[in-house]
Amino acid sequence: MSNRTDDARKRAQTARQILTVAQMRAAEQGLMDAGHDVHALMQRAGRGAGEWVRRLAAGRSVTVLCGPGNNGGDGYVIAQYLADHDVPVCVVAARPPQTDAARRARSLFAGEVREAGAALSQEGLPRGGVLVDCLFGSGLSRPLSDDLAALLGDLAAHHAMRVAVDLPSGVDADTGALLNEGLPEWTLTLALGAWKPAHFMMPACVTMGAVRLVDIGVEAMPGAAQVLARPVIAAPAPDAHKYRRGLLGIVAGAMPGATLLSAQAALRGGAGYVRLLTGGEAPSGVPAELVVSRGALPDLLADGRYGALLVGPGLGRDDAARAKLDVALASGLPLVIDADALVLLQPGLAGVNGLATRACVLTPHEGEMQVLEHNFGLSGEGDRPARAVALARASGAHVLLKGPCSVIAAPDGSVTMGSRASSWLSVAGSGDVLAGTVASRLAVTRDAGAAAAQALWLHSRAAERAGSAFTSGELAHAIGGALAEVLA
Ligand SMILES: NC(=O)C1=CN([C@@H]2O[C@H](COP(=O)(O)OP(=O)(O)OC[C@H]3O[C@@H](n4cnc5c(N)ncnc54)[C@H](OP(=O)(O)O)[C@@H]3O)[C@@H](O)[C@H]2O)[C@H](O)CC1
Ligand SMILES: [K+]
Repeated sequence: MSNRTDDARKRAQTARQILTVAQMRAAEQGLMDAGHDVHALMQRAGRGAGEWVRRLAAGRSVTVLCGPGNNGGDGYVIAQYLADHDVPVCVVAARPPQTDAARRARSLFAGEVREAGAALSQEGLPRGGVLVDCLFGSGLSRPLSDDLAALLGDLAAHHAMRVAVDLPSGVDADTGALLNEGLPEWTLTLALGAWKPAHFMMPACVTMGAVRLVDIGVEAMPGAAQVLARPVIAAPAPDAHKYRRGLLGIVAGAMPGATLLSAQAALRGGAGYVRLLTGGEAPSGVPAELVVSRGALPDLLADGRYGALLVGPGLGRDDAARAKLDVALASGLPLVIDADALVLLQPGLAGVNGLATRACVLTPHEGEMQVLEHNFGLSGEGDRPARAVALARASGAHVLLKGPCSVIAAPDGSVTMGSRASSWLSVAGSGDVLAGTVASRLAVTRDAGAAAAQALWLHSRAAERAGSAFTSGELAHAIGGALAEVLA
């Protein structure tokens, strides 16, 4: 029983790993060393993908476009699987197979193959229900030539649904770059064996439609990035009280709107008690549930019961803001640093060296990220996961790099990638809601990695629950419902 549970946990973990082309090759080698051969892996991958296509086709005809490599080989296996299940299928061979495994897969396909090229007229190109793209996968090394791009575009335009196998042809697996202009949009993309970075990176990920993983038994690779998991959040303990549940302090600044928005989210993110820490008058519009503590920040923080602090939303960038950031850094408390505070953060500030010894999350968007990279003397080179890792290593904090595909990097170099989030999140105040949610989870968990991951998921789910054209206030209100979905 426990072995079975262990196995299930292991498979769930490997189902979340994201492998670069080099890591995928190493994983494939691992399977070879364990006695599998490419033919067997291709059969497994092709049949798994074929089952998805069979269901999607629901009796309609299928065209499989096959390229020269093993992605093309998968295509012949898919075609044979469909034929075996009485689905009308035709293969278009864009190039003859070039690998042993692909040649063997083709030889085992008993159905019709039309060779692309001058002899195949426009009229000879099949039209039908579902196009399956097995032109290129992770082995794509350059843009598609004009003839291949035209063939792919023509077939895509003449099929109602389009399935990309492993990756859409024309997509760079490691970076998510589109190597050609005008590439088709896909209904479904089936990742084979493991996710690739492109499945979670712009601009490729928005062309892929729904994405699903086909398991072929790839083992866990050390150091692999992980897909953001749906969290499991425990309800408060039976004997919990507001302080034990988590007291969060939110440092108020010059612009109360952003601070209050982050507080609205924090109140719904699980913390037992949220206090607005202000040196002056309470801003207008403070909800009754938000306790306002007035006084000098060092005095207010002398209360030893804080679980976490949030500094940044609405803070401003003047000397008063700088002084508050200094106090927050000096407090040694678990910390979320967002917005203006990110721009003020400098490696030379007292307390910055201590970020590695406490739970701390930085939540920059792209513009703030560039300022941080400049301030921390980082090159800013590489893709977003690599840049987030560089900042996490340099600062000692977890970095939640926001965007359509957000990335979380830990100071130890580990990376978690979020799935594409609702484009309605591009609304003013959305970042304040995220920061408040991270801070709330940090006050509860005191764990920067867990808080960032839970909050990113909750924020994305809250957007789905809020629907379309929501305000950031409505988004903050939806955090509670998202949390209720993932209670243990
Ligand atoms: N990794 C696994 O465990 C499994 C992977 N499977 C599938 O295999 C592909 C990767 O297969 P691979 O053969 O490495 O790559 P591709 O099929 O994508 O194609 C590579 C060949 O295409 C040539 N190439 C690359 N770019 C172009 C281009 N723009 N135009 C023309 N030709 C191109 C390349 O030649 P080079 O000139 O670059 O040397 C190769 O000949 C993976 O995506 C999965 O679908 C298995 O089936 C299961 C196990
Ligand atoms: K493909």
